[in-house]
Amino acid sequence: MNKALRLLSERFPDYESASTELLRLTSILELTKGTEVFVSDLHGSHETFENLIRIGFGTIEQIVDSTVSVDTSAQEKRELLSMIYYPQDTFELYEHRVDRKESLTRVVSNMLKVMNTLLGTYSMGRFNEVMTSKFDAVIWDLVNRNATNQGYVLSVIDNLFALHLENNIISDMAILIRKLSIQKLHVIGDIYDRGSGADLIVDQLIDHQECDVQWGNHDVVWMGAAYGSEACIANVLRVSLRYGNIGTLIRYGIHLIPLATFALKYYGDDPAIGFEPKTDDDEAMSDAEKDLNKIMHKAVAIIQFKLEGQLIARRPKFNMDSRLLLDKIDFDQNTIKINGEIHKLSSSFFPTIDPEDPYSLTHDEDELIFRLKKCFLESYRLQAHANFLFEKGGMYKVSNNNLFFHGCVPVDQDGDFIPVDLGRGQYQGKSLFDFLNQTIKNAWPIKVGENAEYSKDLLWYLWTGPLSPVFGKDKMATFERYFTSDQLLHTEKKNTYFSLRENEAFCIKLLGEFGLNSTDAIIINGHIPVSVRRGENPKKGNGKLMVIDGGFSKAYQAQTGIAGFTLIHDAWGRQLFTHLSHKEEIVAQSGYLNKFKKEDLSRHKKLHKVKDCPEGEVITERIDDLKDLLRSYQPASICLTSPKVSHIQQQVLN
Ligand SMILES: O=P(O)(O)OC[C@H]1O[C@](O)(COP(=O)(O)O)[C@@H](O)[C@@H]1O
Ligand SMILES: [Mn+2]
Repeated sequence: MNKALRLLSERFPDYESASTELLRLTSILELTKGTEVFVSDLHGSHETFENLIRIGFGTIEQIVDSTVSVDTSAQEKRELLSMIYYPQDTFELYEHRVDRKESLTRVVSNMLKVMNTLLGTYSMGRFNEVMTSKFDAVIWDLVNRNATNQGYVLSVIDNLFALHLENNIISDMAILIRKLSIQKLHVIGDIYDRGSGADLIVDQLIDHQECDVQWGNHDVVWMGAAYGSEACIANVLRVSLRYGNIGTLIRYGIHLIPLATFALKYYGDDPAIGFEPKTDDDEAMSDAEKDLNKIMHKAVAIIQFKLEGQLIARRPKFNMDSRLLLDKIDFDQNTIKINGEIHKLSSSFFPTIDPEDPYSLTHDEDELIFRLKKCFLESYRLQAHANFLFEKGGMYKVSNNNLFFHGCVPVDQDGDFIPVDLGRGQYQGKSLFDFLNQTIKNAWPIKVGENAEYSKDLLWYLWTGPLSPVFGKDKMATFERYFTSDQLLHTEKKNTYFSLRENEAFCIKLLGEFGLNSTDAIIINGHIPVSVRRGENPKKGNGKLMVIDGGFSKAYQAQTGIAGFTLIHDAWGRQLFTHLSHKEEIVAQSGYLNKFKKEDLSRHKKLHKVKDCPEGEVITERIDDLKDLLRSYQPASICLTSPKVSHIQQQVLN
């Protein structure tokens, strides 16, 4: 018995357990391919996200269309969709109808049909994981008997009405349909920052039965903060204050009074021009609150530049000396020298910077950051969310011929992979992703020692380093944007990857690097908003690469002109959904309104089963291994079985 087989035999030590597993896997191959949903750049827009989860990212409408009978009117279909998406709001539509009972019975019956269609993509084991209602047994019974025994189903529904449980069961069925509609949810980074509800989104992701997150730069910086990186902590505080959004910090229990007290003490008289919160809701803060927000924002920005300076000095291999700017300030002239040129600074008020030692924290700054760090490390909720991101997250993933990662693969002008040495060996292309992935994942749960310190700094590098695949720009011009007015200094130059990906041959080369050679394979990225308004296309490299950052973040919707993209990969192929609206427009008095556009990216001639997909190939390999194992068990079991059974065994094993 070879090593692989021996390992398998530890999990399946006898003929019975191995053959049960073989049967389970064989039946999965016959299932319809489940729906995979790809989203990116959610940026704290939890209301938009909640809405998209409720509408199954647009897929539930498709299933309803293909499932309910042709004589269902458009109005009835809209009401059914409303009921699945927002049952509590939709019950009101039925409250005073004379035919309430008949209408709701039809709703239940249609929901059962929808569930039945969705079940075609689930094994029993997976289906059980999704079920969480106290009505599970009733729902399961109804789904199974709906096609064959209508009399039975109607009598159960009748009883539910008699017990006044119809609304409860409908809501639970709606939840189940919503869950079943998205078999795998892939988030391609940037859950955090800009909007105020990132933590609420993570709650939803944790709740989903199969969700993975490919880290974005705005996620790694929060992971770094949760890990206790002071530079990351300063960054997440600064960005939260920049957007006047402290909801996530508050729900994480990050205590901001020490920062407010510090800011009042040192910056109380500073107009802090340039530190106004970028909020789209003028009512959200009073003028006094905005003033306080401004000085807290500036105070933490200065602390950030100091901590980053210290980090850059202790990690020479990060090669970021060009970001050391505080020591280039002439405090007498109020200027800064960048790339040999002198620029005027917009503020001359730096009460905590010692010109002789600009990167050292003052005693009060040191104490402040110590207290803040304690909050980040002791926040149970933040740590639980970080745990999810470290465990379910990664630098990239391959699933059914989709290769997805947030930003870029760093390349030079010719499209060759740049060798990157961050102090732990040189890596490029896929090996760079694997190195980063392993180093970050191995660091969790929080450890002490040099490896942990390195990982902490690496998380910060990933947020802002020029060769970070999740950032991919030559610099983050934060200091320049706050303190200088020269637009040229504000420019962040993107890695060549972002222009080369327009080229099909380049995309094919990348896919090959990650082991994807099928003509069906594509890359999916987020990170750079696609401005549909300006005529930009999310499709790059002749369809070999899709960029799905469409502006879930309200802050970016004016730029993109839409409310986000989702890419759906189901049994029929891939589709791009362009979302145009939010909840208010969806639940109107008349029920559901269609507010997204769909575009086929690829369409199979026939419905794909699991066995037709790459995931099926993996399962088939596992089945072959199990067959080998069963052969090794066979002699003992044959003498225990009748000739008839061993004949069946022989068929399965062939
Ligand atoms: O104006 P803001 O929101 O501070 O964001 C600007 C910063 O965000 C970044 O664009 C990074 O965020 P994204 O990953 O969302 O692009 C930086 O390159 C830039 O300095
Ligand atoms: Mn990003």
